[in-house]
Amino acid sequence: MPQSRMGYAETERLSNLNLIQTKSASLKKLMARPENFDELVGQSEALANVFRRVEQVAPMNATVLLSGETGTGKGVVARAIYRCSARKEKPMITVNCAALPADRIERELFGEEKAGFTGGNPRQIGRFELADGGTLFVDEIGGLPLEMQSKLLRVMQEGEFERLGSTRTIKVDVRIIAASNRNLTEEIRQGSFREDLYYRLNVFPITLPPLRQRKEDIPLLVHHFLAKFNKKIGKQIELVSRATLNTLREYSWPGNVWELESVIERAVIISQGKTLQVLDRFEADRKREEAAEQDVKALVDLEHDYVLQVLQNTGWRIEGKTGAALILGLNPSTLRARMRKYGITRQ
Ligand SMILES: Nc1ncnc2c1ncn2[C@@H]1O[C@H](COP(=O)(O)OP(=O)(O)OP(=O)(O)O)[C@@H](O)[C@H]1O
Repeated sequence: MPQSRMGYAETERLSNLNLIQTKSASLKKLMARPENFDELVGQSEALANVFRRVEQVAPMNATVLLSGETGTGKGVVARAIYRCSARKEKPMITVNCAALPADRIERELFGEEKAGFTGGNPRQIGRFELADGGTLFVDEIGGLPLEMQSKLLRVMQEGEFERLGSTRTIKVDVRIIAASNRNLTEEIRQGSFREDLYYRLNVFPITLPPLRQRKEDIPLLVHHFLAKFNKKIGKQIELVSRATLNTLREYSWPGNVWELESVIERAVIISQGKTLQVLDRFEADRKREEAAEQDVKALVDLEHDYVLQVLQNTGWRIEGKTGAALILGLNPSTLRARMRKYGITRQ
């Protein structure tokens, strides 16, 4: 049996005991994986695919494009790729394009030389030079201004650039790992991302699945963060009730692993004794989500009733000037589709 399947069965068995023993040796064994993947916790098939992709590409010098919603682990995967690569003895330098103001990005990436500068250091070394021989992790690449995109494309194609304020060409050998939580193809359509750069970056894409699509990873992640925050905060919480686990599984985690991590951190802070207590704010978020689902349901019911009423008022006429479609502001074909969706048939 593959290890990932074995892992899932074991976690289920443990959770069936109602309480997860967070110090359980078997759980610890389940979390064992190649040393370089230490930071990446999970046993779902979706994550196993990510591990496979990482193992395939890491030893190559190929550019990697990581995509996925915020908090899905793009930074963690970038580090795993770096640690499994032939460049692991050289530095991995990170630049977050969304965190830097547009006018500073160029200086940060390519460095600067100030002509005639007298005080202080006239030269700033950019991150491309710092990463020479190693790896540059370009996070939130969608935030890179268009003119910087052209400059990045040139370094990727020719391995050269000039520092700001200088005409001297500098050659570098840098492996690029880029990440984006924006849909870059949509950005291309809107004219804010260069198509040629996208194709250069998209040599080996890896997509990180959102947590709501791999809820089977939640128990292991809870265990992982519990251990982390027990150590950090100096607590000894060892048990997670099945009810708490179910609560955590039911939520949709829009902030993905980031959000789970901070929920567990807050829970560790407030919990007394040995059992983890999930806190009020998380409950509030979850209840808001449930309420929103109910609102959507209520809206659907309202629309059903309204469509039915208009159809009855128009004597079930759909098309034409006195037809229901015109009154409802819909195309007749859309109205027919809605009727099918709501199961409305002529009475
Ligand atoms: N599979 C995982 N196992 C353990 N921890 C994880 C995993 N995925 C993410 N994390 C943790 O969740 C947090 C968010 O991860 P990370 O910063 O890599 O996400 P991201 O996709 O780069 O987010 P953003 O797009 O917001 O930068 C980090 O603290 C990271 O350690």
